[in-house]
Amino acid sequence: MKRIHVAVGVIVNPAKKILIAQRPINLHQGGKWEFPGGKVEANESVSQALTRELFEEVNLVVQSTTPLMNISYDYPDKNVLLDIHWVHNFQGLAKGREGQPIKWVTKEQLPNFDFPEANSAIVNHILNTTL
Ligand SMILES: Nc1nc2c([nH]c(=O)n2[C@H]2C[C@H](O)[C@@H](COP(=O)(O)OP(=O)(O)OP(=O)(O)O)O2)c(=O)[nH]1
Ligand SMILES: [Mg+2]
Repeated sequence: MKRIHVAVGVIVNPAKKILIAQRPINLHQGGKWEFPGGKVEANESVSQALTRELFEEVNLVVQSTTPLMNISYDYPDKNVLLDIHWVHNFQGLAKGREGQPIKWVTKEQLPNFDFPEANSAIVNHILNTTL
């Protein structure tokens, strides 16, 4: 199966809260919470994809990012490569531009949300990081 390359942002605000969004029910892994992001398109760098997706999905203008981790994960119906980056520097007010619910949560709250299986390693990494 083809592997989908996905740019993902763990967005941290000055209050050390992290932005999560709920995936629309009709999409792959629908209804689960996620870190905003989406597919890297042809002729686009990961950083360009991340900047584009975070504006399209949650209205934020990314100023800089740093790598967090990469996760290759095989779902029964889809293989993904998640290319995950910290986003501490951004402008704008977060809103779900595609009508999706969004929330700013503390890292300690993350385990209370239902994320896709591939996200366990990301959540563990965040829990072990001083924000
Ligand atoms: N954005 C995001 N995607 C994730 C996470 N965890 C995880 O397994 N995924 C998977 C779900 C999807 O199969 C894939 C992301 O693709 P997507 O459907 O959001 O892509 P996209 O935003 O470009 O959407 P579209 O153009 O297809 O509508 O990665 C996560 O934390 N954030
Ligand atoms: Mg997306």
